[in-house]
Amino acid sequence: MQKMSYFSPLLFVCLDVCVVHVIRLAHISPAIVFHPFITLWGGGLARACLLALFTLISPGSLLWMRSFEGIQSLAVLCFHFPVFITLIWALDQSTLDEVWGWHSWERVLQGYVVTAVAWLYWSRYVSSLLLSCGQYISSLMKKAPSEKPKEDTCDPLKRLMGYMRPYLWRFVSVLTLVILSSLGEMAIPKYTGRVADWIINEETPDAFTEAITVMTLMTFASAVLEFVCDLMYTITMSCIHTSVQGSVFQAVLKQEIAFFGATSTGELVSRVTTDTNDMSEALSEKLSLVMWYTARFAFLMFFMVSQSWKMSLLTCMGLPIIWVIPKLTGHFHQTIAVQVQESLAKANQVATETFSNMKTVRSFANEDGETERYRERLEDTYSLNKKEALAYAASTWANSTTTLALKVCILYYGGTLVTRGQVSSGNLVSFVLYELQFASAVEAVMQYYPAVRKAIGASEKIFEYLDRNPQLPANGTLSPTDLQGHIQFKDVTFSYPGSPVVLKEVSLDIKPGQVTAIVGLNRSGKSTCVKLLERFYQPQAGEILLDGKPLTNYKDQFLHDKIAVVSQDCVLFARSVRENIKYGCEDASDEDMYRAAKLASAHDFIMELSKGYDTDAGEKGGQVSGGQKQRIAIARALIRRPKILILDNATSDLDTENEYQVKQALLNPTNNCTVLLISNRMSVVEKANHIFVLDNGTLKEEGTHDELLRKGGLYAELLIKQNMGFHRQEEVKNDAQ
Ligand SMILES: Nc1ncnc2c1ncn2[C@@H]1O[C@H](COP(=O)(O)OP(=O)(O)OP(=O)(O)O)[C@@H](O)[C@H]1O
Repeated sequence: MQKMSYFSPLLFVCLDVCVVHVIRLAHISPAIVFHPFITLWGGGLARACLLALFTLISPGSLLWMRSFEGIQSLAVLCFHFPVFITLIWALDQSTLDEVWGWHSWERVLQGYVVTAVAWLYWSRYVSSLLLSCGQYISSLMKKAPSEKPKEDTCDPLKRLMGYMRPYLWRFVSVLTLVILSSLGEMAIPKYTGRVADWIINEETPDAFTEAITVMTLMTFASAVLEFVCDLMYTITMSCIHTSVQGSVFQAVLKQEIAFFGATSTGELVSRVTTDTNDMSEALSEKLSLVMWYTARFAFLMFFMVSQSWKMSLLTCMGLPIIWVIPKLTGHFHQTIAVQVQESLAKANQVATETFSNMKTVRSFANEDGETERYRERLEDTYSLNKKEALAYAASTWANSTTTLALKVCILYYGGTLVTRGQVSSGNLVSFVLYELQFASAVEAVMQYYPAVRKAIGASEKIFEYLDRNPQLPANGTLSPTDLQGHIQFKDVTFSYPGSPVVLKEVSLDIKPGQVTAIVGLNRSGKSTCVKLLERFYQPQAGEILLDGKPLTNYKDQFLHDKIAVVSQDCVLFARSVRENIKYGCEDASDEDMYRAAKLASAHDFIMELSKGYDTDAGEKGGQVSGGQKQRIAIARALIRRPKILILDNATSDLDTENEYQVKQALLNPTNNCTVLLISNRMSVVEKANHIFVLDNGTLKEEGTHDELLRKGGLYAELLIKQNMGFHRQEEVKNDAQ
């Protein structure tokens, strides 16, 4: 089978020659008289079908021939003559020679050359232009029904277009302006040709004036249109950028808490800012250049063909050749440049090693030896430098020579056509001017188009977040007005993603309107209970009930309104104290704010700040002390009049006086609020109505302070340890005094 594949291209060519010969016989046969265009197109179609059939069913045909590129090349081979002849017919040129000669031996050979040149184009530009659609179609063709659908490569493009849709009319206007402005740019070559004709033929002076006037007006109009177009495009793209960036930010905020644990803040910020910026910059700049140069390319092509299709063909056939040669020499130059870098790095290594071990070098008196080693390395670099210089000169020379050679060929061929009277001198001048722009337009499109594709590809990363479904339970429906605040943990087992079990079948009954404390050694799982109550995570087993109903049945917003959590590592935003206290509760009145601040023992110190409640809390609350930050955070929790208040080590930064005041206010039974205290400080929890003691994720004991002390278990142990620690600290203090 493998061997067969080597013969397959040969068989393909043989079959093609036979098919073309049969078409030729049919064409010249007096028995079958068709219109030449029917033979042209019908023959092309029959040729394409037979060759495609052979390629697809022949077991030994090469993989490339069956690929999208292979099918494209086959289409070029079979249809370039019908398209080309129809085009020159549409341009009112004589088609007699072509219509009757396209199936001759020379033309068939020429067809293969054109296909090879076209393939060079495909592989550099057009294939990447159609890649998205091509891959989509070929994936559809290849895909077995049971296969998992592959990721749609057109998807980011479609998504981007979704964002562009609201600005559709602006894009239509931009495209129209691009087309009109590019058309205006064609004036200079066209009318320069006219002027040349006028000079040679010495026509009426009016023709000269007319040519100059039209050229000036069109060029000016083109410049104005370009200005308007650039302005409109850039503004539209920045609107789209803002909209995409806003959506990505919103999508990220909707993710579950575990997602933020698994993704670094740097990565998130980079997606929201850098990636979207890069994408929109590339799309604003590069896409606009691609549009401009594509429009120029199309007009230049049209005008070149209308001046002389033969010279246009020569240009198109020459361009890939002038790209391939500098690419090859450039590749050689690059390879040597890398070798030079490596050799320099080796020389540097010798220098670094010597300088950093100078004492050893000196003690062995090996300065000359090291100098010799360094020189040897530099010698290597020098000989590579010579090669690099040669490669660079060869690459530059090849570049300019091939470009020059193409121009000379065009001029020579154009001159021949002028002497034969097939092209006027003015047309030749125009053509040469068009050709100058054409090569750079094609080069620019090829250069910028991959950057646009890359930007579209990069947008996939951004859309990844937009498409990500947060791993959250569906939002519940309950939002009762008479919430009691009775919390029950029933055999709750939980582990963080990818971590060992943190809570093992924990059952807690937190009575409404009471103060309950959870204590335990560090890392025993206390804060995890709070995170589960906040629905940041879901337990793997067991359930959490609120007033007898599963926590998941409650509305998200309702829960976050009714359960307020103040933790030790509370964060203030770089906004005013007022905005921090009213955070998420912007409609609250100032009276509510003062009440909450007073309850949190924060009002007095806030009033003493330079601008009172309008003082900026600074980056992460950096303008206020740790204790003040905690009191503002407590006020922020109290402003929404929560039914359940959770203090997760929240008063640890307060001094004794403030802690006393805050506790008095928070633990006041008249608040009619369920209070859950998480703390390691026994002095804080001893007043609680009920205490749970956690040890390594399991509930060890529960009861009141006195009951637990009497029991003499872990709680009593913790209390003794803490008291001993306290006394030791006192002793150390006394000794120091
Ligand atoms: N986001 C997380 N991802 C993975 N593991 C975590 C996460 N948060 C906490 N843990 C782990 O869960 C265990 C219990 O932590 P938790 O914070 O609930 O204990 P704690 O009793 O509140 O401790 P402390 O008193 O020190 O705050 C610890 O081993 C901790 O490392």
